[in-house]
Amino acid sequence: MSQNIVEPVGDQVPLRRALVSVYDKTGLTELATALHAAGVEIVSTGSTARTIAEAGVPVTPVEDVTGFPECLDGRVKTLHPRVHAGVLADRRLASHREELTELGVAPFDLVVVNLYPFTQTVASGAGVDECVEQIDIGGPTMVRAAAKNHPSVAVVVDPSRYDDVARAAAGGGFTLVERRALAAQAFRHTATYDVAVASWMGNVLAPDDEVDGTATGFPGWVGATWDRQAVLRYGENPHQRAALYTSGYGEAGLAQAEQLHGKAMSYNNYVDADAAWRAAHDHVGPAVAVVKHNNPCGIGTGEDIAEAHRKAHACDPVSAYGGVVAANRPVTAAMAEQLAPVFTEVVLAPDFEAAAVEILSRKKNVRLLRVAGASRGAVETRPISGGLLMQATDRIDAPGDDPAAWTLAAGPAADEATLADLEFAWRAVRAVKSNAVLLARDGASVGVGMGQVNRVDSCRLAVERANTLGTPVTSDVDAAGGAENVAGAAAPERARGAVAASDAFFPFADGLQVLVDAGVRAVVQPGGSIRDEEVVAAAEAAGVTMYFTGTRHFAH
Ligand SMILES: NC(=O)c1ncn([C@@H]2O[C@H](COP(=O)(O)O)[C@@H](O)[C@H]2O)c1NC=O
Repeated sequence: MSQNIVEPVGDQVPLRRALVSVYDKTGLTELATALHAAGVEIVSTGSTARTIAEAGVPVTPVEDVTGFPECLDGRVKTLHPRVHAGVLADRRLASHREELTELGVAPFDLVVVNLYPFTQTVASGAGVDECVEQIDIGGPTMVRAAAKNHPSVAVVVDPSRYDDVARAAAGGGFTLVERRALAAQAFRHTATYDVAVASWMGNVLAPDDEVDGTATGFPGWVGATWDRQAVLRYGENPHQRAALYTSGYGEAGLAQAEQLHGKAMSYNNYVDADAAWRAAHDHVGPAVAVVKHNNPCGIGTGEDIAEAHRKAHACDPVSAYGGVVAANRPVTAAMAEQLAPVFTEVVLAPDFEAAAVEILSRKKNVRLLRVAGASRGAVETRPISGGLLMQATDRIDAPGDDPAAWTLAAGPAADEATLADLEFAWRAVRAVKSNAVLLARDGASVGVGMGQVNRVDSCRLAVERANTLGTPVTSDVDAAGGAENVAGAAAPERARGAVAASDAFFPFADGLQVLVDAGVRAVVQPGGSIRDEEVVAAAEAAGVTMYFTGTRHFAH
């Protein structure tokens, strides 16, 4: 820009003329009344003008400005140079001011617009034509024009800002700083709107996910917008800054949790809480998962949530110290009594009995979260250097997740109770970072071998932890001053007689042999190794039952 621009910072632009065009009429009459009282002339479209007039406030129909009727069922109302010259003239420039005078166009100081409800129309299941009709054209055009021209114009897209408008109208106008903030908000608004339209077009109207003639479910373009919910104290480590964002789409989940008690959530709290939440919801009946460092140190199911917690905690009370505990049922007073003595970072559940909140709140730091939903969306993403990986969300609903579809590969068929334990182990092992091996009995994990770079080490770890870590659930770990105080106490040989699940096939018989030697009596695994025969032979030789699921649940 070559011409001289005088832009005093903090400069207010008095509000003399406003362009108001809103689909959502919330607060409109109050706004119009306040603008009129402050001496602001109001120009308005169709039903916005009618609403204002019905409230007894003077309003100029936009047709009187354009000299052109609204037409094509409202597709053209404000798309006119007499409107847009008035919005876009940079009044810091003498040339623009002179041009407006020559053209006989009066400038606007304020633009108040909200857009057709495109997203809501799509969500209502409306047909294509109705959705297309709800793509606002004139609104975003005004919003973008006014936002671009924020040195001269204030733009408001959210009825919650009308009180600010009323104050500004009566007080000499918005400052430059305020107009900049309003402009940023306005561009966010239209960007979010356009992402919704573009996503719908690419997914529904003109799907472009085909590769070599096959629909992939992955459109050629993916857009997302995120709103900051909270700035966190720090990230995974204290030298990393961190924040929580939400998208506004999809069902509410952990990110929208209601915190009932305790310190602010940290980055690692969120990571572990998310893992625990998913693990607890992989089971149909009452279930509890205790998570540390993104891995379960115990998962338990039971007749009620207190029993599920008791069993989850008993798997590895040492590691449960400082853990995150997720329950897939409301936390009862009984569960709270058990949990209260254990130093716990976060407890999350669909709800809490009032007595449970009272009991757990005696510790001032423990975070209690009421979480509304457990839906995870259709895809999972992971950033990599220079890009983003996207995959269909792993769910525990594949054909191979149903024991009725399993193949008996070795040993005698499992009785009902053993099969139930195998199903529990299979559902639980997918919460464990790969290579994952999980030992279980009576609907609870008793030994978890997580995150090893070969499967035989995961088997060794699962067995070793099963045979060394079990202690009574009511140990007052917190009061005892730390995990070390209970390590090694009362260690039953829990691998003997347990069942095992492996998240992926055994590439060799060695891992299975570790389990067999420890007394594991039944195993479930995907199968599919080129050495399945060797693995099956080892199970047969030991009289160990082995099922193949045909489905794998890696979690890297
Ligand atoms: N086409 C246009 O010129 C146009 N100008 C404004 N609108 C929208 O019309 C709505 C307001 O219309 P009404 O005042 O008739 O209720 C607003 O949501 C505004 O974004 C338009 N409609 C859609 O594109």
